[in-house]
Amino acid sequence: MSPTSLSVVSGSVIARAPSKVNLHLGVGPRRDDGYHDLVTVFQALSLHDDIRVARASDLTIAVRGEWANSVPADSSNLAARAAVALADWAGRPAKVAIDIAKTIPVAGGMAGGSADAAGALVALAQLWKLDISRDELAEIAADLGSDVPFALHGNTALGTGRGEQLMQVLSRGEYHWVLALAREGLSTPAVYRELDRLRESWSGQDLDEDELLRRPDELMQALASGDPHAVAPLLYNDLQPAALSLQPSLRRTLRAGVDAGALNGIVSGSGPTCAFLCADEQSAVNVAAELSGAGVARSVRTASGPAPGTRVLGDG
Ligand SMILES: C[C@@](CO)(OP(=O)(O)O)[C@H](O)COP(=O)(O)OP(=O)(O)OC[C@H]1O[C@@H](n2ccc(N)nc2=O)[C@H](O)[C@@H]1O
Ligand SMILES: Nc1ncnc2c1ncn2[C@@H]1O[C@H](COP(=O)(O)OP(=O)(O)O)[C@@H](O)[C@H]1O
Repeated sequence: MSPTSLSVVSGSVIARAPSKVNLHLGVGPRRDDGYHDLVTVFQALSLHDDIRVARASDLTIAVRGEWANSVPADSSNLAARAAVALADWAGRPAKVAIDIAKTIPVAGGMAGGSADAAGALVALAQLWKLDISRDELAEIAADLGSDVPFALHGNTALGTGRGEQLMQVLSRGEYHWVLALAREGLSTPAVYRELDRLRESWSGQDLDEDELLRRPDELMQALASGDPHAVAPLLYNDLQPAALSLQPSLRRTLRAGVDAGALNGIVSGSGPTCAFLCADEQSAVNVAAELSGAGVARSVRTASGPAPGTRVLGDG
């Protein structure tokens, strides 16, 4: 990664990191280490966080924006953990002030914490002028969380393993989304636990792992065609029943989005954000307006994808 002179002038660097939606999320049985193998197709969305880093005498963290009060402003913040991990890699102290402008919903299934970690990694690599490759950054990212490598990568990718092993997916055109943000978040581990519980109660028999972890070829072909009408019926999420079980009101939200004219709606990752794929930008604006009036969400946003991976915006 080559440093630019921008960061040198002011001593601070800003990185922009995208949110994500899982267009397909197949979840295997629980592994012995507590994780689940996944086959997922991520799409990065234009809804983003901006992460600014500047040299300081200590590691400090500040969070601004609508979601600031729901995020820990201490060493447990994923951006702070990313700073410590990168400083360890570089053999230097993590003396840096991190300032997060947060618009990605917290505990919303849109990988906001992962975005902040990716933002801190990219911004600090630039601030400290580190000679670190994207692959090395991705390795540090994977240790911070399963979704962090995708936040670095962006665009559209097939994720396997815990979700950290990525392969670029060919995607044509722009997809227009409406996001219904819920009033209460959902904890990712709790949603995976609920899926395990539901699966035991459903069948009592062994899960067909090959079927659960089948690559979604039809979806990938639809993405290459660039037609949202082809993509919409193929949206799939194994975690959706678990999220609905923990937050039953999401059923109403999903129905309301489709009734408002979306092509299809899905719980984003572990939820509770509901993501609605629309035919075009105008349709997304119309669906968002109608959904806002339906009173089924804390707030409603439009977003487009695929968005680029985490990147430096310039000096601050
Ligand atoms: C569900 C997904 C779908 O993309 O995203 P979100 O909806 O939370 O954003 C991801 O799997 C979340 O990834 P991330 O939030 O990075 O999870 P991690 O920090 O690695 O793990 C948190 C916890 O989630 C569970 N976990 C996570 C990933 C995975 N493949 N299997 C799991 O069982 C484990 O209980 C783990 O302790
Ligand atoms: N920078 C951060 N932004 C958001 N949440 C964070 C951050 N650092 C730590 N967290 C913690 O991680 C949890 C999951 O956050 P988040 O990534 O927003 O959700 P999800 O895993 O559903 O995508 C939050 O409840 C919060 O306590």
